Amino acid sequence: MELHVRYEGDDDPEKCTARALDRDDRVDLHRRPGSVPPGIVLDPHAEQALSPTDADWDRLVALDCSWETAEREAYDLPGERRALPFLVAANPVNFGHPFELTTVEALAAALVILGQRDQAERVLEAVRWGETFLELNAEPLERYADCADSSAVVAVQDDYLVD
Ligand SMILES: C[S@@+](CC[C@H](N)C(=O)[O-])C[C@H]1O[C@@H](n2cnc3c(N)ncnc32)[C@H](O)[C@@H]1O
Repeated sequence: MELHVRYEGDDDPEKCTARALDRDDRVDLHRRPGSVPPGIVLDPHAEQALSPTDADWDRLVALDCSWETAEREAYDLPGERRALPFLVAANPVNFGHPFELTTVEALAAALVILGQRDQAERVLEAVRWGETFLELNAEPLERYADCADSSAVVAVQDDYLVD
């Protein structure tokens, strides 16, 4: 799977996981929106949840920006927008928080759901807490990767959401 990141450059460069991925040559980093090719755009505002049926695409796109600027319009990139279902962050800044993942966590989660577990593990090697992300989310990731479609992913997600 090709991995692309639209890089806004408005977040702390010391903690930026997209830069860590770029340093290790694990993604194509795009500093201009016009150069991002069409793919599955990982967008937390998207109506539809990512599911294994999206595996027809051969390209994933994340937007690396600060959460303060991660508004709906910022994800206006070519391709199909998909939200990731309930998963928790393992990065030291947001450890244990649901839904707001770093770029490396989001790409790795998407790869597992799309059946590309080996590539997910390689991507997570870019950060020292990468293995922890897969351990923390082992059960939901396995269940999402087994789903027939997006509605099934949302039904599984409901098991993890408490009122
Ligand atoms: C807002 S940026 C924050 C990046 C952070 N500065 C870093 O160093 O990784 C994280 C990106 O990962 C993807 N992402 C994170 N959580 C997501 C979710 N729940 N659904 C879809 N995409 C998500 C999106 O592309 C989002 O823009």
